[in-house]
Amino acid sequence: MTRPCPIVFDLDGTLIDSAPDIHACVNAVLREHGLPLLTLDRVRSFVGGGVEVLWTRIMAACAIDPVQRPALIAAFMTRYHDATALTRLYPGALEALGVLADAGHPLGLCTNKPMAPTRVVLEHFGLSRLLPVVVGGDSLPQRKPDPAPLRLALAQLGATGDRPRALYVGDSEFDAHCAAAVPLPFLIYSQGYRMTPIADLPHQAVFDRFDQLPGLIAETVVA
Ligand SMILES: O=C(O)COP(=O)(O)O
Ligand SMILES: [Mg+2]
Repeated sequence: MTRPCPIVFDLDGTLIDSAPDIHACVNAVLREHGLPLLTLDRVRSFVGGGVEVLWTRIMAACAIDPVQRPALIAAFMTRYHDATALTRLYPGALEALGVLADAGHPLGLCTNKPMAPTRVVLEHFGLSRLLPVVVGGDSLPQRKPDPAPLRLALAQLGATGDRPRALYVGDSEFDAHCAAAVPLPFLIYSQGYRMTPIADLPHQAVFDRFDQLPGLIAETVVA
């Protein structure tokens, strides 16, 4: 029996494939403003740092006048707030969280997605009851890769100190560097939105499917 260990998850590109909804919201706003549209692959490559980073990357890619930024972000947030129609849970993610919760691991979420759309999507996919601690992209002034939001989630799960005994599970550069800054062992989901080769990111272990995660966590916690 593995000793209970707090486990914090990332959301976009880790538990859910939300890029199609983010892409649809982005293109609806670009279309409304008479701007060129972006492909799904391009928008997916811009996800991970939260809404401000997303729009910084879009504005640079489309050479949009900076004066338009506040209006574009406001229009985006109106749509993004409850965008779940095109989003899917990654296969086995819900089941893996259930197995880990049943094994007694305290579970939490640390995402750069703002709290309002985070709450809506967690509720929509039945994840809220499995994730009692949630820190969003607007919970603090800092966002990942700054370690502050992950430290807040850990504190709410009772994992404190210079080297908290806990794990972080995510998909991106933002997550890997955030975990390293805490510092915390990082488990990387290979099917998410990462742009960098896994070998170039600090990590403890890699998994490709969620049915591998409980076993991997048991090994990592014992090790
Ligand atoms: O919304 C984003 O840009 C990133 O969200 P994540 O931190 O859950 O990957
Ligand atoms: Mg992510």
